[in-house]
Amino acid sequence: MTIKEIVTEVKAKYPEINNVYFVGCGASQSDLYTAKYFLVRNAKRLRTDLITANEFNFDPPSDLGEKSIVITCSLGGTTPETVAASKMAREKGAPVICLTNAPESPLAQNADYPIIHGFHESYSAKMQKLTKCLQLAAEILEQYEGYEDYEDMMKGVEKIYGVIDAAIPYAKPLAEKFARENKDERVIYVMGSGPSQQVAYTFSSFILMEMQWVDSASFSAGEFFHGPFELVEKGKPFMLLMNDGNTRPMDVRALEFLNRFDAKVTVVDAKDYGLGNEIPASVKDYFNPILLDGVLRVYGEAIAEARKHPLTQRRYMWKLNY
Ligand SMILES: N[C@@H]1[C@@H](O)[C@H](O)[C@@H](COP(=O)(O)O)O[C@@H]1O
Repeated sequence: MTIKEIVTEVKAKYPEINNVYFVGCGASQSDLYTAKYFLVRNAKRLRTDLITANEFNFDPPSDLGEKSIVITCSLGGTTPETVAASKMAREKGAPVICLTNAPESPLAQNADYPIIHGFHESYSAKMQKLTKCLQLAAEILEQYEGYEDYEDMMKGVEKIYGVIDAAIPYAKPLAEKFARENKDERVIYVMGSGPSQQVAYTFSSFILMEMQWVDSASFSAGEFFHGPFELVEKGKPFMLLMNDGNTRPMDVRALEFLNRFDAKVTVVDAKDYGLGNEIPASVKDYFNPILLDGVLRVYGEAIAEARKHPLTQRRYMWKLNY
């Protein structure tokens, strides 16, 4: 079924939806943020939240039920917390739509409507998870409330994969420079704003901490000025994600401060990759995190190569019982 067909069927069966819950773990939780951000900014009536799966399981929202749509996400479709969340949501009567790369997985089997996304084929395929989730959120908004930029959003969904694939060759030398300059750093801070804030979290938590065992923290470029900026000093490594959209002034303010004290700054800027030339202005904001996350895959690969620490190396994850 297409995303449109799925939402049409959900609407026919559940005409009165009040809330949309996004649920996952790790990168698959983080990847849902763009869609949640979109709904918070655009929905007039639908309420929404993004919840890590076990928090959803142990402390579910009191209004979870037949008036909720639950969207779960797991790349491999086996993460036990996320599978349990899907089961619990269905037991409470909510329609469950899942996003996964694995059609036969326990997650797909425990959802009413599986949406299968690509991953391994290309850099842009890795961003199908985020993109399809954003498309799903826009479809839900359109069908339940009406969404005036719906056509623009669908154009953006069509165009974003080409923007990402075109960006990769330009990102490679910049990523190699970042890797050369940061391979021996013991800590790297990452920040972003607006819809891209969670991309900073993804790079910090999963690429640096999980896959490289490098100490890191991530924060919003707005919150930076309310605590973390006290750490800034000459040579301290920061990565700043810059949006081509509404919250860019927040990114510019952070950059000016970092430069004022000669921090070691790596900027990854959506404006460098021509987002605005391809994606309609009315929806461009929401495609920043998709582009930046795609480009940051190259940065992850480059630092792994420079540090001789493969992205697949783990000490505990999937090896121990925890
Ligand atoms: N680093 C991985 C993430 O990349 C992954 O997203 C998550 C859940 O895995 P899955 O997406 O298969 O549910 O596990 C870990 O946190």
